[in-house]
Amino acid sequence: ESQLIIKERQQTTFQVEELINLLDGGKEKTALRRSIEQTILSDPLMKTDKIGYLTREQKYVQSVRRMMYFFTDLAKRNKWNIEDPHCPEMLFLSRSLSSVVAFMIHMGAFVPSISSFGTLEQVSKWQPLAKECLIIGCYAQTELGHGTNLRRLETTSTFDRNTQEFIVNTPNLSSMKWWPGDMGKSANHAMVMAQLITNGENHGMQAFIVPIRDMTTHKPLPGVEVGNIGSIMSLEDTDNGYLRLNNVRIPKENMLAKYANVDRSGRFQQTGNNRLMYASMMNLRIVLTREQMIHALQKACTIAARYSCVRKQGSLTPNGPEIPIMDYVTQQNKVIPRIALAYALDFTIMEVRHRYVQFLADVTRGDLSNMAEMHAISSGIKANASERTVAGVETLRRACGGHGYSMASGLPYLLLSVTGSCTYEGENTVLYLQVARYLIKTAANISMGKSVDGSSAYLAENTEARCSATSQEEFYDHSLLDACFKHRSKQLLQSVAMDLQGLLAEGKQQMEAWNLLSIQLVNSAKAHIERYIVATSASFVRKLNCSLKVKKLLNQLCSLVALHQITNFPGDFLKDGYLDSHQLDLARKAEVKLLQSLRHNVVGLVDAFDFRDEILGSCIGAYDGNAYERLYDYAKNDVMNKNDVHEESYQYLRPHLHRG
Ligand SMILES: CC(C)(COP(=O)(O)OP(=O)(O)OC[C@H]1O[C@@H](n2cnc3c(N)ncnc32)[C@H](O)[C@@H]1OP(=O)(O)O)[C@@H](O)C(=O)NCCC(=O)NCCSC(=O)CCCC(=O)O
Ligand SMILES: Cc1cc2nc3c(=O)[nH]c(=O)nc-3n(C[C@H](O)[C@H](O)[C@H](O)COP(=O)(O)OP(=O)(O)OC[C@H]3O[C@@H](n4cnc5c(N)ncnc54)[C@H](O)[C@@H]3O)c2cc1C
Repeated sequence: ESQLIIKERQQTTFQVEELINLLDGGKEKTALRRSIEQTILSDPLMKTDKIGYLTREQKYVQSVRRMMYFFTDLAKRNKWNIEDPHCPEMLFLSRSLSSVVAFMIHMGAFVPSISSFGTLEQVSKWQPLAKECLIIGCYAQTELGHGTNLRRLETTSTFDRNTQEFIVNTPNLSSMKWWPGDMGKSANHAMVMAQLITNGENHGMQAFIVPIRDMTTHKPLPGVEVGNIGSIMSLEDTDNGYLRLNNVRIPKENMLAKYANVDRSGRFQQTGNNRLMYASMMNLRIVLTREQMIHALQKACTIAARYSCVRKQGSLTPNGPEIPIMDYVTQQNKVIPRIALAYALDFTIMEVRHRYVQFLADVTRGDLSNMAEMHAISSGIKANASERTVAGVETLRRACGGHGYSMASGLPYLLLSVTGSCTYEGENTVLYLQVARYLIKTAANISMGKSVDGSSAYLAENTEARCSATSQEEFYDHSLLDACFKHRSKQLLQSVAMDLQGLLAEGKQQMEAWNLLSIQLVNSAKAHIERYIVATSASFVRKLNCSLKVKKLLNQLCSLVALHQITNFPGDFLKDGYLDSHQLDLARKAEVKLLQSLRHNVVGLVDAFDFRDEILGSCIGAYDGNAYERLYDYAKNDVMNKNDVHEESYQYLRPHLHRG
């Protein structure tokens, strides 16, 4: 173990294990997680080859082999409850698997959407088959021509009264399903989202289970053309596919009919709120925020923080001893705010998940009153967490200098895989505009004197016109920081709501006016969600039952998240004079002081994320800090070095060389 990292750990002022337990949700949960990780990582059939050494095809094959074994054997033998996406086992699983893997869409989207859209009878028919992996499914919503605008999906499902079947068809090139994970080569069933047509009338998007491959030969069924879409930026463990359906007939029972059905005569009946067809996406947005975004940020923080403590370069005195790069304040400013953000997002998503589980219970009772707010929060958190994670991982990668550019650091892999999260499960701008839609409606309600509650209640509160801070210390106070974020959000919303009214009064159409103001609308949505993160993470910490030391530390992290945002994007806080330039200077000084006070706990804070070395997959971020030994080992084992003289040199170099 590197002496430098030992020294860092000696400086830690709190019990790392306490924080680990807190992040897992209790001591028993930590034990459960570690035992899952141990079982998975010690099983030879779950082993993966080193990232960077496999071809695209090898990655897919390895992933299918591992995950089929995992679902049909390992998880069962260990009696892990992997049925519910919010159960502890499922929450810990993605960490242990360490990359996005095959059958995540099968388990994470196909299986849950059966219960989201299916009647009890349909759920009892399809879910056991899918959970046991007796059938493999995908979630086929996006088409070549449309991903965002679901109203304009072109795949049709037309009811044939004579045969009591649906005819599912992708009538043209742009209607082909395009992108769904697990679809290209693995899935034998697809959850196809299509326009329902009965008796010549279009009733909008509904879900249909369409068998696409023969259950014995695995060959595409008649009328089905299916394949892989080709190389993508990363995430090559899965087979994102295309699917063309040429008037494929499926039984009437394959339309999932929880909220709408078609009777034998073809009469359409809506039995539930049609927004619920969209609502299933909330679940995946919340699950992915934690599993793909926050975990990626935590891993990148772990790598960059440990490496920054063992990498020495330069000195703070002329000819003095070299210092770890973590002692530079600019380095602290790259690493520590990202650690703080990783904590704040984790606390926030725990709260969001808790609210979502309550929301589901409400829905079961027929109460949809929280749907609009839940949709705004889940969309906004997904957009904000993915955007800040991608930016954060890239900052951390650059913070590791040259070695951050090597695949050996693990950082390029994290960056490439997480960048997709800004697009899938709802493109971020589009999601922010959904948040803005909710905010504009809220502003209208407030102006009509209606009461608003939940995450937007503050929009109806009176706030001070100016921030009261006169000292640096006040900028650590959560309620003062929250007031800054509330004010910014309120002010941005009021301003865009007024501009919208102005354009409408001038005679502009609603959609045109909306488009003209959409940059402001996105900014307003961001401000609302960033305030939600600042407020939710601070209140989460306030309620925690933990040691004073840990509470103090977490409070500091929450302050840092807010301060870093103010000092880096001060415009909207200064715009109407809420903060003045003197206060901004105080905030900047407060931030530097906070960075320095958190400096000696940096390694402790990332150790508390508790990622085992096998899961981190980084030569420079391993627990023992032996970065250079590992980098050398990585280079020695590179495939290009298997022979001292590369074959190509005989062919292309030697004929030209001067041979003395
Ligand atoms: C953008 C919209 C919302 C547009 O639809 P629209 O009907 O034109 O929109 P609108 O008129 O503005 O609003 C309609 C209304 O529907 C509501 N709504 C919209 N979405 C939801 C929701 N999720 N839950 C609950 N309610 C929702 C909105 O709030 C609107 O309500 P309102 O009219 O205001 O009362 C929607 O179609 C959409 O969500 N598009 C994004 C598509 C998407 O997320 N696809 C994901 C595919 S699966 C995937 O990517 C998996 C990857 C995973 C992996 O690889 O790991
Ligand atoms: C790795 C990966 C996995 C995926 N897995 C699946 C899957 O399993 N199943 C599935 O069905 N799909 C899947 N998708 C598809 C994904 O959900 C869509 O790509 C995503 O929803 C974005 O839609 P789009 O591609 O139509 O983007 P577009 O909507 O075409 O976005 C392009 C640009 O247009 C802008 N734009 C579009 N509409 C508006 C608007 N109304 N207002 C303002 N700007 C707008 C966007 O902001 C963006 O800048 C996956 C995609 C990826 C990358």
